[in-house]
Amino acid sequence: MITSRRMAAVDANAEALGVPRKQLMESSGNAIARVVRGLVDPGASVALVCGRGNNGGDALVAARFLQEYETAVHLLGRPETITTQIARENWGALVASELEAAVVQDSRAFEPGDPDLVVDAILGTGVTGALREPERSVVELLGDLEAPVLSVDVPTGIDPDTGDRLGGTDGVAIDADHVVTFHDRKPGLGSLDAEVTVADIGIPRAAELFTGPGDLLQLDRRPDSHKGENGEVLVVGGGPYTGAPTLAAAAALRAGADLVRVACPEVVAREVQAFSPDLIVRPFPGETLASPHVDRILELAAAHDAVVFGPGLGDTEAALDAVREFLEQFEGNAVIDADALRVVPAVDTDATLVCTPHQGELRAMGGPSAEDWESRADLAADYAAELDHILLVKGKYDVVTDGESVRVNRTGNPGMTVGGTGDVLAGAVGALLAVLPPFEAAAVGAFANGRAGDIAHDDMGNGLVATDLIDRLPEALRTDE
Ligand SMILES: NC(=O)C1=CN([C@@H]2O[C@H](COP(=O)(O)OP(=O)(O)OC[C@H]3O[C@@H](n4cnc5c(N)ncnc54)[C@H](O)[C@@H]3O)[C@@H](O)[C@H]2O)[C@H](O)CC1
Ligand SMILES: [K+]
Repeated sequence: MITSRRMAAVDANAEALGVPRKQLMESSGNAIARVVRGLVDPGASVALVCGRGNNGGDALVAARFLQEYETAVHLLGRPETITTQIARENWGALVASELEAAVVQDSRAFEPGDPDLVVDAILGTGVTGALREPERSVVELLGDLEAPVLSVDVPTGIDPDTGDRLGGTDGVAIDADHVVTFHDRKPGLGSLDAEVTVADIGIPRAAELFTGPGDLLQLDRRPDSHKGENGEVLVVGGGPYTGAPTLAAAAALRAGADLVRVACPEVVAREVQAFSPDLIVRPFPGETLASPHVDRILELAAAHDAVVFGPGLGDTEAALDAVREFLEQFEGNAVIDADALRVVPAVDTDATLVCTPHQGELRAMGGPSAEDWESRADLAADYAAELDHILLVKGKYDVVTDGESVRVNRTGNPGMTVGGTGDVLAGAVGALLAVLPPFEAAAVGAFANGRAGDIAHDDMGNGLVATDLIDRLPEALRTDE
């Protein structure tokens, strides 16, 4: 099962792997034609009703594969208003090939005749809200025809993710007899009374398994968002080390958080503040985190969208006891890194945790290890299920798993073995955890951190340092390439 949002991400990842969308559209069109051939015999009349997006584009391709039929393409709108380049090119190919194609600017001009089969390629996963005109009226007119309907990807008028009729009780939708859906079943198809064919369109498994630029698409911000809405992050750490919490906090800011506060011992707080005026410090007395501070930390944590717990905390008994007490009472979202990790397996918590161990830290938690990444991914998934938390196991191939799904990240390079890159990752994941579901936050964080490292490596080679990554996080997170 795949949501529209994830489908768009996988699509973009396939493109980045060298399988362009136009090629996928060709496969989609071919798949539609295959299903048509199973439904009606050559010579039958097939009305292909096409919207102006890629759903319509799929059927424009199908027309080329169905030349042994009496096809008639009906484009809903002027050709100049086709929304994508690839669909427009396929329209051009139809016209140049002199295949029958009509432009329907107004539903009154829609003359489907009496076809043996209707192909509904009006709207697919790109639909938003109730149907507008002329789509709405055309859908109503199609409801009056006798012919069976084959919907492309999803019946027009149905929410692909929920199966609900768009526009509520006033909404209109195609009552499909058959659906040919691409790559994987859409959740909204489950509740329909239609025969569903899932067509493989050649999207490599890697486009789904490996993180890619498509994973960043979910970060697109609402243009009207205001301060605080894009995440407030609390970093809890420091003690024996001051650099670690500073790096994590600075990374969280560069990964898009609106406000980042650092709760750390007083002595550390001065240095954190000296490093950057962008950071807000919330010092606690003493030289290390300890039980008496836990109430205050809980209170602070409750006022943030995500917490990054662990950078530079050290492994004193006092600090680890405090981590345990915090987790027993905390119910929010947290990234757990470094020494704090070892507390996780034995603690009973209602919090949602993203744990970011490298393989050594994973073993120290009592977790599994394996040589090759594929076995490591399987074992990590089992262990995440046992912990009931999300794991991001760092390595050449980072493994992200919530116990059920697995995503693997391949960005990054050997220059990143330098100290502090783990703190940058924890901070970046913290910022993303404030705005994304935890599994996605871990996957996107791993991708962006490695990509920032790759950009830094282009400039610095193996001389790159952790702060170089922080500077490059914004570029690594950009979607507008
Ligand atoms: N990887 C794949 O699965 C592939 C799928 N393909 C097909 O592409 C569509 C999705 O295409 P997209 O262009 O993103 O969107 P649509 O065609 O569904 O619609 C966009 C189009 O419709 C307009 N619009 C949106 N909402 C409404 C509305 N409520 N009323 C009227 N008009 C609306 C919008 O303005 C756009 O113009 C997917 O389903 C597959 O069929 C690709 O072929 C490649 C790979
Ligand atoms: K459709």
